[in-house]
Amino acid sequence: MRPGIFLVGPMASGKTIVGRAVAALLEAGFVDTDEKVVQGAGPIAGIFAEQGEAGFRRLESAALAAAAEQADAGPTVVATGGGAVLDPANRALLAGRFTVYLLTDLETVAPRVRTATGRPLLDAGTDALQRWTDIFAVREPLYRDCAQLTIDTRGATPAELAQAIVDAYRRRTDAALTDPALTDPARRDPR
Ligand SMILES: Nc1ncnc2c1ncn2[C@@H]1O[C@H](COP(=O)(O)OP(=O)(O)OP(=O)(O)O)[C@@H](O)[C@H]1O
Ligand SMILES: O=C(O)C1=C[C@@H](O)[C@@H](O)[C@H](O)C1
Ligand SMILES: [Mg+2]
Repeated sequence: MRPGIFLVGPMASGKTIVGRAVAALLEAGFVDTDEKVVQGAGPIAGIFAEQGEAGFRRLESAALAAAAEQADAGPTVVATGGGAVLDPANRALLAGRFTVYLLTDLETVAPRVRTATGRPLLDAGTDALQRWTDIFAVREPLYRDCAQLTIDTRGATPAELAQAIVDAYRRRTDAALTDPALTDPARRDPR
């Protein structure tokens, strides 16, 4: 069985929109961990306000674990939240699966995050762009650490990115059929 596809990357890099497009191309299921958390516990801003970021992270980790179970059982594309990689257990889960890092930069995401977006880490205070930059600097190595593939999203449409991910995924899974060792995380592509 083909393994699931997991998308990681900073806020507004396109994990949700690209993930949906990948799932449509593959006719696979789609899970967005943020959406699952919201379904269970209400809007993210409210969770942060009532339970703090730590409370949100616990719910996010549970949603990711459930998504991984679903992905291990059948074709599934999983869009994570931008901070899912902060938890070492989440990183271990992702590193053992087909995880794609959606690389982007401030110039690309600025129009998407300049105004309030429902992301509490950006919406608090005035300078969302500076906060995005500071958070990205901390997390960038973590995204790289758990991804098997990095896709540069800059200047590409969600449809183009989805096709690139599907092409890479098919190459990887076809190769794994003849060399199962390729699915071993210890033999991931150098980045
Ligand atoms: N490649 C792209 N080209 C144009 N618009 C894009 C692209 N990727 C994302 N967007 C737009 O940017 C916004 C944020 O995208 P999206 O919600 O998919 O990001 P995300 O990575 O899931 O963010 P979060 O970490 O908050 O969940 C959406 O309005 C989306 O349509
Ligand atoms: O990058 C982050 O820490 C976050 C990103 C969003 O996807 C949500 O998970 C939430 O707003 C936190
Ligand atoms: Mg999202």
